This record gives sequence, C-alpha cells and structure tokens, in this order.
Amino acid sequence: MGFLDRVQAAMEKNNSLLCVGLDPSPERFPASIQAMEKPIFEFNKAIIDATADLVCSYKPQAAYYHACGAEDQLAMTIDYIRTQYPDIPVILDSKRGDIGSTASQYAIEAFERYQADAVTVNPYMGIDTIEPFSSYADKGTVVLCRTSNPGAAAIQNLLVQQDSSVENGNTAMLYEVIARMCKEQWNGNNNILLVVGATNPTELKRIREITGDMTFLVPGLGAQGGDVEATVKNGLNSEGKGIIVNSSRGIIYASGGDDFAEAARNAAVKLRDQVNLYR
Ligand SMILES: O=c1ccn([C@@H]2O[C@H](COP(=O)(O)O)[C@@H](O)[C@H]2O)c(=O)[nH]1
Repeated sequence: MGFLDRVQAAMEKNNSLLCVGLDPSPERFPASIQAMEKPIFEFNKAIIDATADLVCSYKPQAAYYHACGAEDQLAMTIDYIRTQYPDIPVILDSKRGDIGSTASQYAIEAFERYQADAVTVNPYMGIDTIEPFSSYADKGTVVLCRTSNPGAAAIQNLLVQQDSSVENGNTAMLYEVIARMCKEQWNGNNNILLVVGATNPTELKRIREITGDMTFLVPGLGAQGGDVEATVKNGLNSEGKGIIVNSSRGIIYASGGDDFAEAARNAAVKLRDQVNLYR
C-alpha cells in the first residue's frame, strides 16, 4: 500500500487528521526522563503510546536528533512506531534538497536507513532534486509550497513569470507556480504532497484551488498560532479529505512535568476533536 493510502486508512481508523510532531528538546523533559540512558527515545515512546489511537501519522523533525547526535534514537523511534503501531505512517521532516546524485543519498537515508514512509523536501533546486525521492513510488514526497514561518512571504509570494517565453503577463506567485508544477508535472507516481502552513489561510485556499484533491501537510497550529477553523475549511478537498494537520510543541510539551504523556494525550484529543468539528 502506498503512503497516501496508508495515511488515509489511519485517518479513517482513528477518525483523525492529526499528525503529532516528535521534536524532542531534552532540556524540556521532566528530570525523571532526562536521567534515562536514551531520554529522547523514552520521551517519544511515552508520547507515542499515549497518542497512537488519536493520530493519522507521526512527524519526527530530523534537526532535533542531528543537533545532539541522537540519530540512533531517531532510528529507534521510527522502528518503535513501525513495529508497535504498524498502521501509523511516519513522515521524516528533514527538508532535503540537493543535486540529483546527493538527493539520491538523502532518499536512501530517509527511506532505507530510517524506513520513513514519507519525507519533506525543498523544491528550490528543481525537479531533478525531487525525483530521487518520488521515484520511491510507495513512499510520500512532501514538497515545501507555502511554509508557515514569518519570512516565507518575502520569497514564496514573489510574483514570477510562469512562462519564460512570455515577456509580460502570465505572472503568478512563486508558491502558486510550485503548487501547479507539483500537480501537473511532478506527480507522475501520485505520491507528491505539499507543505502548506496553517498560518496562511488565504494561500491555503488558493493552493487547494490549484491542486484539486492533492494532500497537504499543514503545520503551524498550536505554538505558531494558526486558526483551526480556517485551516480545515480552506484546506479540505471536495471529498472532505486531503489535509494532515500537524502540531508538535503544543502537544508534546502540554505539560513539563511527569504527567507529560497524559497531558499530551489530552492536548491531542482536544486538537483532533476541534479539527473534526469543522470537517
Ligand atoms: O512550513 C513549515 C514546515 C515545517 N514545519 C515544521 O513543523 C513543526 C511545527 O512545530 P510546532 O511546534 O507545532 O510549531 C516543526 O517541526 C517545523 O520544523 C513548520 O513549522 N512549518
């Protein structure tokens, strides 16, 4: 089964569009977890066990593991999800992008070394840097389109000429061009998804218009302040599907105490139910 079918099955099984982000900062763990031999894995394991019936996917952000030399605990975390909760796909958020030969190595890292089900990629260098990922037909390739961060508009909302043979007119914003390319040119294996931030409901609506039924990974709720109602109403496709809604810090740090897993569960229930209210 391909990534999109797997994530859809998890959405239906758990009645949830929620993707919990596993962005572990050990200094925010309770002392009891910090004292353990593999604190990041133990923290993640507790969060996963507390939320696995509430989510459609998990999204570990690679930087949090690389920054402290904890690649082994990233591998352990993904392996734990794969073995204990095989119905829940894993999106590795590493935002890779490089020339084709190097991108191939990044694809091997994501899909063969870590056994992730999908990976985030940066489209700035073009289709030859995306293909090494999307050629894994049963895996998901999640392309940055309109990101959630404050500085995104200065680049992604730039007006550009869509057709280099046309001198005037035929302009669109860069994120619209990326969305259209993903839809019309890059999606031959039907396994491309787009990252669209919840902090930009207008752009979310526009990208939905351009891309029809494609699936979006939507970060930016919770800690970044995105609005749940606007995200769901502007993001869903005509079949009432097509968004994977991510929250990381808002769930995993709902409490900094020993009750962190229980608090994460409560926060996940709350966000899942808020999202479902507007479906
Ligand atoms: O546009 C983007 C793309 C990726 N992210 C990532 O999602 C999570 C969001 O974390 P929160 O704690 O819920 O804010 C994080 O891993 C980012 O690297 C994003 O925020 N925006």
